[in-house]
Amino acid sequence: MKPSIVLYKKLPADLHQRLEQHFSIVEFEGITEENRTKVFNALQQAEGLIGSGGAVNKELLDHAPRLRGVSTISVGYDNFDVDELTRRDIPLMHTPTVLTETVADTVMALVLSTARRVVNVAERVKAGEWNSNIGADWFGVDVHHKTIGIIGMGRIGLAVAQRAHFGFNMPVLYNARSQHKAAEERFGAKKCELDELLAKSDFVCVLLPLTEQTFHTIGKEQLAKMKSSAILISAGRGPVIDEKALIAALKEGTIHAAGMDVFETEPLPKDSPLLSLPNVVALPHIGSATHETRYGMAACAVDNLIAALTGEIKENCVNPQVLKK
Ligand SMILES: NC(=O)C1=CN([C@@H]2O[C@H](COP(=O)(O)OP(=O)(O)OC[C@H]3O[C@@H](n4cnc5c(N)ncnc54)[C@H](OP(=O)(O)O)[C@@H]3O)[C@@H](O)[C@H]2O)C=CC1
Ligand SMILES: O=CC(=O)O
Repeated sequence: MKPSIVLYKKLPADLHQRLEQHFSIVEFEGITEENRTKVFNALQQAEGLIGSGGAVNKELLDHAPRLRGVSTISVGYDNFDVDELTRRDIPLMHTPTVLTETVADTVMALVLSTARRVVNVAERVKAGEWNSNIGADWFGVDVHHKTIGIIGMGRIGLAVAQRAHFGFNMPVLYNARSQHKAAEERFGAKKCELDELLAKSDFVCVLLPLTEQTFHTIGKEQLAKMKSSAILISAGRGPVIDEKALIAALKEGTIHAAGMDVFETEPLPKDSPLLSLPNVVALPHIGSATHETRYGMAACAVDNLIAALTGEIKENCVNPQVLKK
C-alpha cells in the first residue's frame, strides 16, 4: 500500500500525478478554520505533508502521529514549529534557490517603481491627467549610482546586489550575521553595522527571514536613522518591520517612500493606512509569483517530499540534524 500524504495546495496536473505514483493523496485547499477538523482527521494516517501557508504547529503535529516528512512550497518556514518537528525527528523540506532570481527581480521592480513613481504616474495617465508636457509634480528620483543597503545578504540579497551593482552601478552596503566574501569580491559590497547602513543608504532593502531575533528589526528608532530621501523596500516577511512605525514615518516625511511585498497581516486589511499613502507601492506578496518559478517551486517541493519519505534527502532540509540519528 502506498503511504498516505496530506496535500494542502493545488498542484499542476503533472506534479500531482508524480506524487500519486508514490503516495495516496488526501487533498485540501489550504489549512483553514473551516477545514481544520477534516485536515486533522486525515493527518491521523498521513506519513507526509505538503503545501504552503497556514501554521504547522504542535497542535497540528499532535494529530499526525505517523508523520515522517514535511515539505513546504516556499523558502521561508516561519509558519512551521521547527523545534517541534526536530523533536519528533521529522525533516522539514523547503525550496531555496529555485525562486531566488525571481524574487530579486521583484525587489528591483519595487526599487524602480517607488523611485520613479511608476504606479502613481501610470494611474494619473489612465485618469486622463496627462494633458500637457509634464512638470516636476510627475518626477521621481534616480536609482542608478545611488547607494543600496541590503539587510540580509543571503541567496536573495546576493541576487539583488548583483542587479544593483552590474545593472545600476549602485554602491552596495550590507548587514548580516556573517561576512559574505562572494558579495564583497563580486559586487564590491561593504559589510557594516545596521546603523551605518541605515544612515548611508538611499534604498534600504530588508530581506531577512522572520525569526524571534528579526521581529521588528526596523522600527521607529531605525527609521529615524534613515535619510529623509531614503526608500525602504520590504520583501522578506512583514513582521520584520514595525508597520505602525513605518506608517508614521511615511506620513511625517521621516523617509521618502516604501515599496512593500510583505505585510504584518496578509492579505493587507482594507483599512490599512498604507493603501492611501501616495508614497507606498504595495504588492500582494508576489516575490516568486511567475508561472515558471511557481512551477519550479512546486516541482522542488514534490521531489523534496519523495526524498524525505524514501530516506534519500540530499539537499533542501531545514533541520538536517534529524538525518544524523
Ligand atoms: N516576498 C516574497 O515573496 C519572498 C520572501 N522571501 C523571504 O526572504 C527570506 C530570505 O530568503 P533567502 O535569501 O533565500 O534566505 P537566506 O537564508 O539565504 O538569507 C537570509 C539572510 O538573512 C540573514 N539573517 C538571518 N537572521 C539574521 C539576524 N538575526 N540578523 C542579521 N541577519 C540575519 C542571514 O545572515 P547570515 O548570512 O549571516 O546567516 C542571511 O544573510 C526568506 O526567509 C523569506 O522569508 C523569500 C522568498 C519570496
Ligand atoms: O514568501 C515566499 C517564500 O517562498 O518564502
